[in-house]
Amino acid sequence: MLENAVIITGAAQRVGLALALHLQHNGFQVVATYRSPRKGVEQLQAAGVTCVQADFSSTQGVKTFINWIDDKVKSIRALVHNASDWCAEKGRIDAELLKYMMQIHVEAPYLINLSVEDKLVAASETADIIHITDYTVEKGSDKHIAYCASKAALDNLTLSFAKKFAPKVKVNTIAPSLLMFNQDDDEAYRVKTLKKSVLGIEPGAQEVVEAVAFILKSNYMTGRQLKLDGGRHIAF
Ligand SMILES: NC(=O)C1=CN([C@@H]2O[C@H](COP(=O)(O)OP(=O)(O)OC[C@H]3O[C@@H](n4cnc5c(N)ncnc54)[C@H](OP(=O)(O)O)[C@@H]3O)[C@@H](O)[C@H]2O)C=CC1
Ligand SMILES: Nc1nc2c(c(=O)[nH]1)N=C([C@H](O)[C@@H](O)CO)CN2
Repeated sequence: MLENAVIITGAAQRVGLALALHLQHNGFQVVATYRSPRKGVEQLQAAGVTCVQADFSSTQGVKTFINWIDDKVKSIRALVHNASDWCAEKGRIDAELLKYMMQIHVEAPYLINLSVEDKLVAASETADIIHITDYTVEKGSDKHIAYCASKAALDNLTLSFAKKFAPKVKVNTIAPSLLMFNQDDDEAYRVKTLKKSVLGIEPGAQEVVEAVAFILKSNYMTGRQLKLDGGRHIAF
C-alpha cells in the first residue's frame, strides 16, 4: 500500500500535470486522477506517478475513487482538489449545470475529505488538504455563475475542514485568477483578460506549484487562502 501519498485530482494536463510532475520529481509519491488516457497520463506514468482513472461527475464515480484509496493507500501526506470544469451559462437556464458544478467542485472534495481522515492523520508528518478555487469567489461572475458559486462553496469547505481536522491536518485554499489561457482563447480575449490585473501577465502553472510548495512547508497556516491574482482586486 502507498504511504504518505500526495493525491492530485485532474492531473493529466495543465496545472495539475505540472504540479504532479514537480512533486514526484521532488521525492513525493504522487497519485494522479484522470478521466481519459492522453499524453499527460503517459508522462506521469513515465515519471513514476500512480495514475487512477476517476470521473467525479457522479456520486458513484466519487465513491469508486474513494474505494480505490481505501484499498491502495495507507496514508496521505497531501490531497489537492484540482479537478475542475470551467462551465459558462451561455444563456442557458439549466439546473443540471448548477448540479454538475456542485458535483465536481463540492461533493467530490466533501466526500473524499470525510472518507480519508484516518489516512491523513496516519501520515508521518502534518498532512495538507488544498482546495483550488478561483479569484471570482470574492467578486462573483456574470458569465460563470454556477461555476463561481460552486468554487465559493469549495472555499467554505476550507474553513470547516480546517477546524474539524486540526491539528494533524492543515486545510487551505489557493484562489487564482488567470493562470493559463486555453488554446481556443482568441487574441482579443487574451488582451482583455491580461488588462484585468495590475501585473498584466499570464503566470502559468508554476505559480500554483510554488504556492503548493509553500503550504506543504508551512507549520502555521490553516483555514486560509493564498490569492494568486496579479493584483486584480486593485486594478479598477
Ligand atoms: N487555468 C486558469 O487560468 C485558472 C484555473 N483555476 C483553477 O485551477 C485549477 C487548475 O486549472 P486548469 O489546469 O486550467 O484546469 P483544467 O480546466 O485543465 O481542468 C483540470 C482537470 O480537471 C479534470 N476534470 C474536469 N472535469 C472532471 C470530472 N468530471 N471528473 C474528474 N476530473 C475532471 C480534467 O481531467 P481530465 O482532463 O483527465 O478529464 C482536467 O484535466 C482548476 O481547479 C481551475 O478551476 C482558477 C482560475 C484560473
Ligand atoms: N477548470 C478551469 N477553471 C478555470 C479556467 C480553466 O481553464 N479551467 N480558466 C479560468 C480563466 O483563466 C479565468 O481565470 C480568466 O479568464 C478560470 N477558471
